[in-house]
Amino acid sequence: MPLRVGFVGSGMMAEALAGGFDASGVAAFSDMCCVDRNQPRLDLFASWGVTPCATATELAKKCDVIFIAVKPYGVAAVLEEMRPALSKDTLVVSIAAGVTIATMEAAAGEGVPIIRVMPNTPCLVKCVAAAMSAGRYCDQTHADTVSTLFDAVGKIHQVKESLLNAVTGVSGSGPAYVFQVIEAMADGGVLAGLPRGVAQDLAARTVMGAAKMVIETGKHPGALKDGVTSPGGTTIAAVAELERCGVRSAFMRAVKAAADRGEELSKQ
Ligand SMILES: NC(=O)C1=CN([C@@H]2O[C@H](COP(=O)(O)OP(=O)(O)OC[C@H]3O[C@@H](n4cnc5c(N)ncnc54)[C@H](O)[C@@H]3O)[C@@H](O)[C@H]2O)C=CC1
Ligand SMILES: O=C(O)[C@@H]1CCC=N1
Repeated sequence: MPLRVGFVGSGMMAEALAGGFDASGVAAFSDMCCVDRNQPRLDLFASWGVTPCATATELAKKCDVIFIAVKPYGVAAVLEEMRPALSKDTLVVSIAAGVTIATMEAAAGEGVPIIRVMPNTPCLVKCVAAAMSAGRYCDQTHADTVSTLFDAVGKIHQVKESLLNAVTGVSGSGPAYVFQVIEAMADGGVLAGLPRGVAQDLAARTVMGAAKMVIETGKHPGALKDGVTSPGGTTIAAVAELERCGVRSAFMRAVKAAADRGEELSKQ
């Protein structure tokens, strides 16, 4: 029996999840349902073969796993609306930044298994970096279901719920920082005379290749950096400039700012 996956909220992150799951074969568009307030989003999902539902309650009745993919401030209201259709047999997976499992369990009702996941948009290209934490009504089967979905499109870590805002700071929001880096490196290439398309492709492939080296060699990023840095060469000239601009401090502060914002959302 194929896994029936539903999306309440069919925005950017739901698109990345649905697209990645279908491309990996772990769940097919034809076994997915979606709900959204915005008709063009439903039309887009329907064009891939995802079944649109009129209400979240209707979707809950049709699906084994229900992703809550609305903005954080809308999560509790959606769960309250769906409450009559939720039970111990409906696995709810929230991807909302900051919204605690306790808040969601209170809205969904007693006994409803809820898992909080922080994914990221590279799920679309089967390269997700995610983390999860399970609620009190979950058993190993629920955790395994979510792990199976996400490990098919990248990697999911299990963490304490209190660490999920830190995860948001590193990987949930992280693609935006890296897109900025790629854009800036491409701009630098254009400044040095390269055509835009060549500069952008080189920058993006450099980020991808460096990331693969960290993951596949298991070496410390500092050691890999040393391997590029010839004495008196070009790289150390660039690295010294990045240090002068405080690049490492800027990234650490950026990650902490996103994590702090997640904490603020948890208190709202
Ligand atoms: N965009 C990202 O990179 C990531 C987003 N998230 C989380 O995913 C969630 C969704 O974010 P995005 O996809 O970026 O937002 P989005 O704005 O693209 O999508 C949200 C969708 O929900 C719909 N919606 C709002 N209220 C609704 C309701 N009551 N019933 C049905 N549909 C409703 C909206 O029309 C919209 O299409 C957020 O909670 C965010 O924290 C988590 C990780 C990464
Ligand atoms: O910006 C946000 O709030 C969401 C959560 C992580 C990525 N995007």
